[in-house]
Amino acid sequence: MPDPIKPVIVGSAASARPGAPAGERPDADLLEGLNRPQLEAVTYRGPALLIVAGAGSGKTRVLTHRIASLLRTREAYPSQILAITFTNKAAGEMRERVQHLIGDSAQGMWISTFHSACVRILRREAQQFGFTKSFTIYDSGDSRALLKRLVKEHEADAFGLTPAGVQSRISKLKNELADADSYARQANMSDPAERVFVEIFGAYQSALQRANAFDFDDLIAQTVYLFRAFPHVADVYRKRFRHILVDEYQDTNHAQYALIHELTRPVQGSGGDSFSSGGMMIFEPETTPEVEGASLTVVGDSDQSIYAFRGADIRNITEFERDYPGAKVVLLEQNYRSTQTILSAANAVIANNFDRKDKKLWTDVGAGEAIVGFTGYSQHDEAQFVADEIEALHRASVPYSQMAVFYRTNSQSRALEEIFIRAAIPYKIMGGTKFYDRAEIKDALAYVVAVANPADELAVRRILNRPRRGIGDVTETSIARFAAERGITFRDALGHAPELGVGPKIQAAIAQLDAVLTEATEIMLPSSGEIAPPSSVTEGLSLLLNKSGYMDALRMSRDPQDEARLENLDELIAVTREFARNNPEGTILDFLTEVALVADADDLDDASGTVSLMTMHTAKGLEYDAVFVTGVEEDLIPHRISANEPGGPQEERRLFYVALTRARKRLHLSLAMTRAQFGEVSAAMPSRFLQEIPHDLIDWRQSPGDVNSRGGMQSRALNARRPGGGSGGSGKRYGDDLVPLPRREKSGDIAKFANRIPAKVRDNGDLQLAPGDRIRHDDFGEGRVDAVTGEGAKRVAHVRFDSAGAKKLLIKIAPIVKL
Ligand SMILES: Nc1ncnc2c1ncn2[C@@H]1O[C@H](COP(=O)(O)OP(=O)(O)OP(=O)(O)O)[C@@H](O)[C@H]1O
Ligand SMILES: [Mg+2]
Repeated sequence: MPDPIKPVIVGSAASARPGAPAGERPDADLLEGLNRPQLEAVTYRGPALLIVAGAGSGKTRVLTHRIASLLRTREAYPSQILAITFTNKAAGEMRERVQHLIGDSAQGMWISTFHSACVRILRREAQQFGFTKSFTIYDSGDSRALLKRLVKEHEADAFGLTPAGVQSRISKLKNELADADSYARQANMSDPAERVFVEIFGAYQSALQRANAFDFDDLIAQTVYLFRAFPHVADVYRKRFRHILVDEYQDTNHAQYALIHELTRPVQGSGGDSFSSGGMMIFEPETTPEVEGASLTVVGDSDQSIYAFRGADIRNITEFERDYPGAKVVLLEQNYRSTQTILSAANAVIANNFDRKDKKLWTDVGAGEAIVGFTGYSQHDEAQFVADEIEALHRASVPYSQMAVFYRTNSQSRALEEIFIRAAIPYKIMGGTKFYDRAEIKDALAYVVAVANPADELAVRRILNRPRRGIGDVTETSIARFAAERGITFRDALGHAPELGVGPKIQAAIAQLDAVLTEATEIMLPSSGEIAPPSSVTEGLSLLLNKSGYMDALRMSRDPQDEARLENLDELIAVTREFARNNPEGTILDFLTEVALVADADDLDDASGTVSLMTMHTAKGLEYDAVFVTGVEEDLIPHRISANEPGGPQEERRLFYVALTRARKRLHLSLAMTRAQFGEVSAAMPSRFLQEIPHDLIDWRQSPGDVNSRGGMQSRALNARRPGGGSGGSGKRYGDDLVPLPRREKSGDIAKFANRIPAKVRDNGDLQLAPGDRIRHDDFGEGRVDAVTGEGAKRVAHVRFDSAGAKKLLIKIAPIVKL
């Protein structure tokens, strides 16, 4: 540890008098403009501080100012600070803000995500427990590939186990700090499916260890394991980090909670008397620890807990006071982000969650603009509305970078993108098919990993036949067998091409791959022991891609997509150059670490002048002048899958709350009457959450009520088929295939419409119909069922109406009764 450890007297009253005349303090300028509870939170000194507060109340800002204050008053060295944020992007912002507040003396702080902090610890300590510091980080695609093989080898599909299912169970268990053995002890091992699962879990873990690799969940869980198994290692970090601060604490899972707990333990003196008494060893712990536990500050909002599906546990926040007795609790209630209108809407929605402490956010910003509501005929129509509004706002001088569009699922972005491209609106998708998820990028990185960590068999296998070298499954198996017989790695086996018992052409191909990898290794990890300069990553990567024939294969291809792939690889090479610039002492491992930890929200670039499109999950912690929340429909938000899970709808409501509270000045809520997904068009219903917003806060530009008052859904739907053929409106409608919709409120009265959104959406799911049955439809009158097709929610009745002719109706939602 390069930095000296400065003992900090925890709990000292030094400079801790909130409300003291600001002029007395060296950090006075940092306290200006804070409200009273914020000031209290920034200046409190003690072992544990919990700041609970609603969205936009300055939690993140308080953390930043608290760090700056600790540094400015010289209560802490930068190296004694560990701040945990939710994304790398948030970490970067926090670092910048601290630097802005106090200048360059912020160097040496650890401001990072849980995952990055653990990688840094593991890189230093992995050799303590059978890994090397060049370990690979498996992302979820890598884990899935490994599990696919194991599920096949164990013939586990016979027990209904799928790679995805096993993966998510293992992930949950690791988040609970369970391993294969501990799980086996409490599992029902008389159940053969459980036995196979436990076997696969064990085999998966051994494979990771053999490959010198950690999966994402391991990064945390194994660090906790490390600290518990090797207290002297943990003590190094306990002594170092005197101030630990965690943002978005409501979304920590058990493993993360345990990590923090380990880090904040006091360091016991090496003494402590043990003596023998009556044949029993008695251990007498020291009464006073050598070093007090670090001071811990956590901030969070239980109303914004949206990661239960990843094991986040709201109890971590609600039970903080129990776990850290004597903890100071500060509540913030003033919101500085949004207008009163936006806040009132958000407050009203979240009030419907029954298991929460009521807290009311207020602002003195004033009411601001009404929320704008819009109902499109289809998702294209909805997207057109969003695009029109964005253009209007842009003309009114709102920069594109201050606008964001949210949706619940990634697939919803396509319709928006199509219209944005046509309207020439610059936009950027956050998450989705990420750059680093693209096959060519993963191939290129697998080459680098094969050099950096040759024990990583998965990486070597991945590049074996990319580009095509005629190496098939049979050869791959021969290599694996040869490696096993000789007790060498798969990578090393490539150096024995002539002994593998394969044909001369394949021998040559293997030898060539071996030569390329060896040459790149000399550049990136020189055997001379010399430290390779960061530019060696660029050099090595170019060599790998060129000499392996990978680039050539793409250049020769006639597939137009391959051109895009080449561009992506060029971009990756540009990334390595940037890395070299930013990290003068960076190594190939630092590069791979950085790449492996890039999270969804991390490509955000506020300055770039583009509208940001992202899922509601990605939006956490961010803020924009104008926000569009799209697809506010049942089955999307709340999402269909969560509807039947315990606590599901409540978590979805929190997610919706997060989305609403991102908006500073303008909030738009939109939905569509029909939505095409996976090639099928189905009718959509307004989300129940819409009804929870007081009606007078929403200004409906177009509601389903308007739609009907202008001649009914059917005729509008027909008009909407032709772009530009809509009656009235903007004249830019992109209707797609519409199905008959249930009748809604005939009047255009918005409030009335809102009142009529059924609390529980109409659901004829149980209505059994058979050919020959007579039914009555609210609009079409009586008719006879000719046939019923489809299944479940997609069941369609083919009905011949007495006067309205033949129609196809979606049974689940059509306003029909059986006669
Ligand atoms: N005392 C203050 N004076 C002026 N602006 C403030 C003050 N406190 C917070 N803000 C501003 O209010 C906005 C919201 O603050 P911040 O992002 O810290 O809130 P938060 O509680 O972390 O929100 P979230 O729950 O969404 O993460 C920011 O733009 C911040 O700069
Ligand atoms: Mg925040």
